[in-house]
Amino acid sequence: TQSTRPQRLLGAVQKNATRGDPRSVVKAIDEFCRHKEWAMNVGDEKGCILDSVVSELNPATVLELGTYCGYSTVRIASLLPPHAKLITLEFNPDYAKIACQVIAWAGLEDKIQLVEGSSAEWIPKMKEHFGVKMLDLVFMDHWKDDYLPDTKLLEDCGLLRKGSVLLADNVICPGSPDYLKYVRRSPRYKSQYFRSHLEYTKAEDGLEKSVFLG
Ligand SMILES: Nc1ncnc2c1ncn2[C@@H]1O[C@H](/C=C/CNC(=O)c2cc([N+](=O)[O-])cc(O)c2O)[C@@H](O)[C@H]1O
Ligand SMILES: [Mg+2]
Repeated sequence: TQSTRPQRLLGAVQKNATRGDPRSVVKAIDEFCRHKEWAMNVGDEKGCILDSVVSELNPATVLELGTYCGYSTVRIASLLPPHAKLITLEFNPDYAKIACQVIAWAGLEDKIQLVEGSSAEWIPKMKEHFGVKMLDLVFMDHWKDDYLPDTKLLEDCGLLRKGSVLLADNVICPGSPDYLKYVRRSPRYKSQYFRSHLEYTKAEDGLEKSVFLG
């Protein structure tokens, strides 16, 4: 039977990356996507912006929406301090299976909790089910139409505190215009655009960093 692109991406990790070395996993995926098959990972260029936001924030609790193959999951988790936790939500079981193996290859199982399910279902359960008090960082990279409703859900569930950071991928391409308008107009956020390019291409894209003001 035919393999899927995520399966071939995992194969490239297992062939070219060193077990237990997250940066080599990130590099292997970027090489695969740049030279073999494009895939919707945040990628190396936007990944550097992601790295700087994570390193500066030094978050204890991170939520990622949309794991896909686990590229940004591994990239973020490799920068977290010892007792920090990253919870990542993925509702496609095939992608979740691949991501689980990519995370294992990177040796980051202890820092990452991969949950198979939808953001709508699991954001309301964050506190009771995972003992999460507040989220320091939310990385949004799931369906672009879900960015705004999920942001409002995070607010309503009391998961954001003064200083919590929302970092959204693809605010230009494919784009999330309603989300962008909301965080840029709302007095409750201080928003900043980091211009970059769509992963592995020359098209414009960027990350929007929005600090919740409480
Ligand atoms: N509510 C939800 N809860 C849990 N998991 C969910 C979810 N909504 C979507 N997902 C998962 O998140 C990923 C979706 C990513 C959409 N990105 C994209 O569509 C995308 C497209 C391009 N592009 O077309 O160039 C470039 C990019 O960087 C992109 O992120 C998939 O793995 C999907 O299963
Ligand atoms: Mg993306």
